[in-house]
Amino acid sequence: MIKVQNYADHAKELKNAVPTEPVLFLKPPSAYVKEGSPIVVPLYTSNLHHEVELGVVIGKGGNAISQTSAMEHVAGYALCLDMTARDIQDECKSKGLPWTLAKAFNTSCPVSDFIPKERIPDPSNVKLWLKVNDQLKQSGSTSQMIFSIPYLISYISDFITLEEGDLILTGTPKGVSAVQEHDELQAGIEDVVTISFRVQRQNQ
Ligand SMILES: O=C(O)/C=C/C(=O)CC(=O)C(=O)O
Ligand SMILES: [Mg+2]
Repeated sequence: MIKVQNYADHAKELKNAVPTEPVLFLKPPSAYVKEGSPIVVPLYTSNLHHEVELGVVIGKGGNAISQTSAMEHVAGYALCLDMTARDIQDECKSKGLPWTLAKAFNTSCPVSDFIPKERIPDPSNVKLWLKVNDQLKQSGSTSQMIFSIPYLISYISDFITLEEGDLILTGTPKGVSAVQEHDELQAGIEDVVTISFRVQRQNQ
């Protein structure tokens, strides 16, 4: 699973410069969690943030994929949460260390069921939202993305060979905030899918 930073309003709320190239990082398969299982907050963080994102599921692998052929490599989509231990990420950034513990821990990537490509005819213009305990926190559109989906697929495949089943999370709009134990997270792609997850603290 490959991740990028892709919305100027989110870069601004974290006081980061707007990226001129995608920032890439990885999550392992053990990061996935499906509805019915909780998001488990690692013991080492006290500032776990939600980030709602459109996920792109690769159907046909390849490397050095052109932007013009990129959408032929897409099988469909998923609604995803990029759970981020912001305190750990800030610490890693200040020390010049990778973001693995901030981004790639168990259950750091809640996902919806697979959404076939035909259900989202224009992925460059879909509305994403996220609520915590019924309070709206994030509301944005993929039309705000800095880098388009074809650009991301082409860019990533120049460095990392994409394989069938890979999931590319395409970045989050503004509104990220901390979650607490027992919170109920609900998120959606307008008119397509909703997901909900409960937050649980890791046992000592
Ligand atoms: O650079 C930072 O402080 C934070 C970057 C991110 O967490 C990137 C994302 O995951 C995103 O923009 O969705
Ligand atoms: Mg993210």
